[in-house]
Amino acid sequence: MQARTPEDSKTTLTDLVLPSETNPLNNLFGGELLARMDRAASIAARRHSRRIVVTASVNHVAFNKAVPLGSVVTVEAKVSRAFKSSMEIYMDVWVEDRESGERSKANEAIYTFVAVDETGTPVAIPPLEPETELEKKRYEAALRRKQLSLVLAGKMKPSEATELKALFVNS
Ligand SMILES: CC(=O)SCCNC(=O)CCNC(=O)[C@H](O)C(C)(C)COP(=O)(O)OP(=O)(O)OC[C@H]1O[C@@H](n2cnc3c(N)ncnc32)[C@H](O)[C@@H]1OP(=O)(O)O
Repeated sequence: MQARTPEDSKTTLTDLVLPSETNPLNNLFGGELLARMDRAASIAARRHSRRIVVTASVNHVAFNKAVPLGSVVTVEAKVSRAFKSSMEIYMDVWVEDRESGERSKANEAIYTFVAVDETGTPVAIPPLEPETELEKKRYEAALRRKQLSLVLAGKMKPSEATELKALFVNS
């Protein structure tokens, strides 16, 4: 299968924060942002694999900065590493200042998607070739994050998580 780059899967979703999507402090409701990120990640995973994709895991999300009502929010998603049937999707979330138009980073998130056939069985996907320094850094760390996710899900024994162990032994 021919390799694809993170840029091939790049997906950008820009939308407003409406009153129905806010919490009592008039900031974007966390679940709404999770849903927007799930949609962006799902499109990125589909662009990479060109298959049906399902969310397997939300690996990391941190709400570092509140996003006020009326903000313009952009979610940028790219596949950061492809394994056999699973893909890590790395997302950067930006908020645009109304007056200056400048974008500031509000959040980062990492989701795992799996490509499946019509019966829901995992299928092989093309490899990923990172190009930029940031893409290479995210690619390198993705195996460690996959192992952590599998250990937390009870799908891998900690003793088999070689990359995770190396992190502690070598630091
Ligand atoms: C409640 C909701 O709304 S869920 C949201 C929508 N998502 C869904 O409906 C998905 C439901 N889940 C599923 O269909 C299945 O669990 C699947 C397809 C995700 C995985 O199926 P499994 O039978 O576990 O398949 P299998 O063990 O072969 O794993 C497939 C791949 O997923 C990876 N994987 C499975 N679980 C995880 C996890 N928690 N974290 C990271 N990777 C995972 C495996 O490592 C494997 O990767 P690889 O092929 O690249 O090496």
